[in-house]
Parts: sequence; C-alpha cells; structure tokens
Amino acid sequence: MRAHPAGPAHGDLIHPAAAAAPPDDLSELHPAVWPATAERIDGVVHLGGMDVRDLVAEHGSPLYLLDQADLAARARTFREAFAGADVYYAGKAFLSVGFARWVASEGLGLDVCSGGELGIALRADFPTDRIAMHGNNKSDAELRRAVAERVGCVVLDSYVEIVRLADIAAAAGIRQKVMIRTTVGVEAHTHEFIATAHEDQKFGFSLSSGGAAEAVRRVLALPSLELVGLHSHIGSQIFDTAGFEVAAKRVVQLLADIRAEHDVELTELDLGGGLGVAYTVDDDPAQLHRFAADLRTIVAYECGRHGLRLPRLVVEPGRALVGPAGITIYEVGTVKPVQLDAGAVRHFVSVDGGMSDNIRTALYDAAYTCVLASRGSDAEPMLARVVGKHCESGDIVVKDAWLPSDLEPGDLLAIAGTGAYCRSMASNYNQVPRPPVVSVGGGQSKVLLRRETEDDLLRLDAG
Ligand SMILES: Cc1ncc(COP(=O)(O)O)c(C=O)c1O
Ligand SMILES: N[C@@H](CCCC[NH3+])C(=O)O
Repeated sequence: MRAHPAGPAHGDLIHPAAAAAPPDDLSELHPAVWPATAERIDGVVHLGGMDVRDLVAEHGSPLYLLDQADLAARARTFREAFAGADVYYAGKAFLSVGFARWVASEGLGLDVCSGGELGIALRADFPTDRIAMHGNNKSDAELRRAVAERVGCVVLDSYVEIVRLADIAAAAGIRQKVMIRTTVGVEAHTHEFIATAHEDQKFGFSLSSGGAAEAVRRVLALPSLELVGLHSHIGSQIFDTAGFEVAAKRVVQLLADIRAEHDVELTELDLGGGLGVAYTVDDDPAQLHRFAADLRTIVAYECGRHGLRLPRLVVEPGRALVGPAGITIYEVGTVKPVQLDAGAVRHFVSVDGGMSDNIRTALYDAAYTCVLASRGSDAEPMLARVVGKHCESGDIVVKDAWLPSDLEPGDLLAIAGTGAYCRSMASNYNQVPRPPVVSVGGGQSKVLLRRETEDDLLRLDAG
C-alpha cells in the first residue's frame, strides 16, 4: 500500500459521513450501477472493449462515454417490455444527430420539447410522424415548425396554446394530432424539482379542478385539432411505481368522462417517462418488465371497469434508456486534505470538469458512484469529496466517495450513470468547453459530439 501523497492517512479520518462503512472492494464495478461492458483488465477500467486511458489519450478529459451494447440492450428491453405500445425516447436526457439516428433505427419514437431538440431530430431525418412535441411554453415559431414538419403529435399544455396551435394548423391547412397533458395530482416520491404531477407546478391541466376536462371541450370544438389522447408525466427518477398506477387510474377515469360527455373514445394514453435508475448500489429501481406489466394490468383493469376500448399505451423514457449506459471520465488535478473543525479531515479531490458537465449534484443533491479507473490499487479507502474546477463551493461531482488513499494527480476517475441529463444540461460556466460524447463498442470509439474549443466559445462573441 502506498502512503497518501498529500496528507493524513486514512486512520486519521473521522468524518461525519464516515459512519457508513466503505465498500469491501473499492475497485468493484457493480453491474447494478455500471454499464454492461464495464470491466477491469489488469486493474484498468475498460468500456466497450476499450481501455479508458487510451480513450482519454485520443479524446481528452473530461470525457463522456456511452456503452453501445448497454444502450442496445436497454432499447431492446423497452421494446420487449412494452410490446404493442409505443416507446418514445425523451430527447432531453441526451440528444445528438447520431444518437437520434440510432433511436430511429431502434424503432423508437422521439419526444422533443424545444425547437432545438426538434431541429436535431430533423437533421437526423427522424421520421416526423414518430415525434411528439412537448413543452409548457412552445413559441409560435416552434409550433409552426412542428406543424409544417408534420410531427406526429403535439402535447398541449395551456389554454393559450390550444388557440395558438389551432390557428397555426388552420393557417397551414393541416389537422394536427394533439394530446392533452394532464396533472393527475400525484405526489411522486422524488426530488421536488423533478416532480411534475402535484397541483402546484407549471405543467399540464389539472384533473381535479376540471381544467383538463375544459381543455378537452375546447380542443374538440376546434376543427384544426384532432384529439388523439391524454398524457401524464408524474416526474423523474421515480422508484415507487405506485404513483404511475394512480396516474393511470385517474387518466382512464377522464377517458371515461370524455366518452360520457362527448361520446368520443380517445385512442392513446401516454403515461410519460420517469422511471428511476440506480446511481449507487443503495438505489433500488423498479424492474422494467415488471413495471410494464403492472402498468398494462392497471390500464386494462381500469378500462375494463369503464367498458372502454384499450387505448394504445405510450411511454417516454429518457433517463432509464440512456442514463446507466453513460459514464464520465475525469483526470484528478489535486488532492487536498482539509482539516475540519471537529478534527476530521475531508479529502477534496479536484477534477478537470465539474458542475458545467454535471449539474445534477448541485441541483438535486444527486448521489453518484465513483472509482479510480486508470489503475488498480490496494490502498486503504479514503472518504473523499470529488469536486470540479469551477468558482463555486457547491461545485461538487460526488459528495461522498470512497477512493483509494493513494490517489494522486494524473489518475483517472470514472463516474457511473452520467448518460442522462449531464451533457444535455451542461453549460460553459467559467468558459469551460463542454466535453465530447463518445460511444464505444467492440473495441472501437465513435465521436457523437466533439469537444468544444476556445474558438467555439468565442464564436458568438461580437468582439
Ligand atoms: C413529458 C416528459 N416526458 C418524459 C420525460 C423523461 O423523463 P425521464 O428521463 O425521467 O424518463 C420527461 C422528463 O421528466 C418529461 O417531462
Ligand atoms: N433533469 C432532471 C430530470 C428532469 C427531467 C425532465 N422533465 C434530472 O437530471 O434528473
């Protein structure tokens, strides 16, 4: 065992969070958290048959990697679990032209929620009839483009938008398929910033106050809109599937109410995304086949109860499709032991990225799993905080990580579960260029998004 290069040994560590015991094996790549092809060869992490040191030598650090085999397996599992239903990948989780092409080739649809996401889909020649357009404040221009490009469905989110879209569709001489986004009044058990079905938030039309029923009335009165179904999305990173079941029950009730009031049976029911994934071994997400079976059962039961024909089910996974397939590689720049008041020591491990490539820890207090990736080590565990290079003390990548105490500058770290909502929420804070996204498989790598350069940063600067 090597001594820690820069400070007290592990024995000196009395850290508040040290109450939790370190894992038995610091080098373990637990399959619940790491992508399918992640493995150690001679101590070094490999993904898609490639040594992470070689990948960094070629593409630089920090580096987002996507495991092609893991992604393909996830797409297959979704298709199988939801056979007979439509799976629309939520592009907000991660999107690039190449990725959109892959989504199309897997037979999935695409959920976009901005003109930018739609633009990427169009650049990828994504079949527009398999695109659903979301958003609580779509602009006229976004709606016009969606209609002109014949997107399969626009999900309506406000009374203002109903009129706006109806006018745009009428002017284009098109009858636009739409769904109505409902707010089902479920308290999804997730971080409050990513829960979307309680009453006091901005999305959708409330079921309980009659807002959704009124939206249905207004849409049905407009000949340029064709109401095909109802939509519900209760939130994101949800483990407890009971919320989805309550949501399904409540929207099916509205389907029944619509038939009673208008003699119309809507044919689609979109239950959104939101399925959680494991970021650490303590996370226990629902198993996909089980989740799908439960949803189908509840929808079938509720429709049966109301004597409704079974609507076509739609789901919109983002995180559960791409999140666990991605990892981020960082290079360690400094290791700084900081003496805390209580005589405890916290080891701040600074890496070459941070909140600009992963805002989730700062925004949601998200937990991540982190390992030393560029070599094996049998050094004692040290409780570390992996931090970025930004001018914010909240610039934390992993709040509490057990890492070998011989960690030193130049080592590479790998963070699991960064495929979703990391690159897509990345910023240029402190004028840090965003890292590339590289997909790996069969011993080969392919750049999906290249690294930004200083020229990219200056491109918009009017000087
Ligand atoms: C309408 C809608 N659909 C799908 C998703 C994807 O969610 P997730 O990535 O949690 O599956 C979101 C994001 O929460 C959303 O707002
Ligand atoms: N961006 C969030 C999820 C929000 C999903 C979009 N409605 C996350 O990283 O967890």
